[in-house]
Amino acid sequence: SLTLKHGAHRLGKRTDPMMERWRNYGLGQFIHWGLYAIPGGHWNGAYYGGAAEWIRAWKGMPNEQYDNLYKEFDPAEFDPKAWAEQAKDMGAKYMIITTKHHDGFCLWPSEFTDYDVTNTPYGNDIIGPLVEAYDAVGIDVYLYFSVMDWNHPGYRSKLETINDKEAYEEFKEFTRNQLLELLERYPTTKGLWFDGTWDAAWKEQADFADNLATEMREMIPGLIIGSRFRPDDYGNRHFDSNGDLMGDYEQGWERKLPETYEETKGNDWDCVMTVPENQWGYHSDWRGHVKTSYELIEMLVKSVSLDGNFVMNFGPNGQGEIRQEETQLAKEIGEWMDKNNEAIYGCGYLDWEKQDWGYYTKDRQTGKIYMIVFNRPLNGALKIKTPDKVSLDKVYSLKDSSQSFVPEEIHKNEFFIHYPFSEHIDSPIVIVIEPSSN
Ligand SMILES: C#C[C@@H]1N[C@@H](C)[C@@H](O)[C@H]1O
Repeated sequence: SLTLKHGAHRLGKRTDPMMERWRNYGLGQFIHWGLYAIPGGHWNGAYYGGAAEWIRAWKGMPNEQYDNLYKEFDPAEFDPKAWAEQAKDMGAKYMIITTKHHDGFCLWPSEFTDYDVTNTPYGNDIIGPLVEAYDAVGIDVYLYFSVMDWNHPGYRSKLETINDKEAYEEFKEFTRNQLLELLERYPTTKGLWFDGTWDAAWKEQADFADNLATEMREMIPGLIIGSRFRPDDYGNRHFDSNGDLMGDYEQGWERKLPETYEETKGNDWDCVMTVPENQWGYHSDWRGHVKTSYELIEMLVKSVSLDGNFVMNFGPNGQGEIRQEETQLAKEIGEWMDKNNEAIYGCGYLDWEKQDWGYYTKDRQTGKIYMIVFNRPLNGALKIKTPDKVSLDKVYSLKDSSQSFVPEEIHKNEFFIHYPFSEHIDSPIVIVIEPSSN
């Protein structure tokens, strides 16, 4: 393997308490909020179908008009406590908030730029009240930060001239200053979710990024940083040039999920997911398929079954309101989580053969196994294949532990659970297995 100065600094999973806590979250909430919520995918009467938070980049959207939107930012309905309550009721254990997206607008009062909330009609810090409100309900806060910054004069996508290099040095210092400022201002933050690190210029900054990561980890011991921050000596991100994960968990699953445990390479990972096909920031006119709570619950369960966390995105509007569709989804997901979160929190991958009816999760502490059933077989027989010498001692319904099942052994290590499905079941059911190895 290659000798790397700035490759992975640790092989395998982090085993400290902060990372254990992260690993056991199961469900998170992403919040994309910023100036892009004001146009909400439209400009001068024109509809823009691309991602709403990228509207500044779309053809026909004059940059200087976008860059003046800060003069209109005055979210009268912003209510961080209400957001936190809603997330709590949904069952989210952590929240990731966009402190600064690619447009460079800062939702906190930054000492290092005027392009921030203090210079808007609203005038106040957004991040601080959110951190406080979410901490108060016991939801951990993580800070999204885009390295790519379309507003900063020193930003470059690639370094070609001496001028580029000089300007980019200023940009690097600005980036470091802002990151240290965020950790200074919000010391209860548990980690950073980096984005906008794909440009060639940044891929040349292995040494700078490595040192900055070290500095941030010294500021907040146990800080959790994903794989999307650092490039290695050869400009590779997520996995270094030896194929080893850089950072504390893999951030490659954006709007997609792994199919198998092998695809996760045994790493920690998160899946961040939009409700429409591809809208993170607020778009007033969602078109195409909008995911149902059933679909989102299945993605959550699939993520946990493969040792990942599932982070559902919310895009509040320009007034600071959570839109009705997201409120309804949060309610429906919360109703399922209220009854079934035992199969999610603190659970992860079980190495039993996957079956068509759905997913297994396993509680990392108790060893209890959960069958989360999405596809009921017409004959009501749920197949289970166990490893050798594992028996199914106790099998019962999570919603009513007095409803127990006697597995029918159909082959060695192969069983049927005959479930009395009735026609009215419309949400995933959970069966608990307390195995014993004999
Ligand atoms: C592309 C891209 C960005 N990465 C997602 C997490 C959103 O922030 C989107 O704008």
